[in-house]
Amino acid sequence: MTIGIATDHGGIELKQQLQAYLESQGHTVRDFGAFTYDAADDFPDYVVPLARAVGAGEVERGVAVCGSGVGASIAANKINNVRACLINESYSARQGVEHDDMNMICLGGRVIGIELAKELLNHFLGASYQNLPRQQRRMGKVAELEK
Ligand SMILES: O=C(CO)[C@H](O)[C@H](O)[C@H](O)COP(=O)(O)O
Repeated sequence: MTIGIATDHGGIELKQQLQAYLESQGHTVRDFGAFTYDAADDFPDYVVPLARAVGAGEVERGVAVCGSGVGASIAANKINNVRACLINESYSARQGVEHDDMNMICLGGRVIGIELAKELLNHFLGASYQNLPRQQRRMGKVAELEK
């Protein structure tokens, strides 16, 4: 799978670890920065280009990290065709894809450790949208909001 990844200074270390993990699992990772630690950087500068790539289908899924994951999810959801969620547990990492076609996962670099983050990515990337009629109906109503 082709996966985009981005962070601000709140998640630099986690992003580096996750990029290495994803590549070790055979994924192609496109890195949207930040590339070095800068305590004055701003999460939209990295998360929005990633979200645009997800929304345009240039990468299949997105992984966005910031200090809490909150700012990243707020910014990413401003972009059309992006369904981004802050995730801290496995059930939602999987069900968010299966039911809601979630295409970006947001993680808190100051909140979770690498092992939980890897587990969350395994659930997120291993899941597929079920595309059932009731789910299409609901996600269609969500998509209407972008018009
Ligand atoms: O966590 C975040 C928002 O939910 C941000 O992405 C930043 O990482 C955080 O706000 C940075 O905080 P700082 O005090 O400026 O380091």
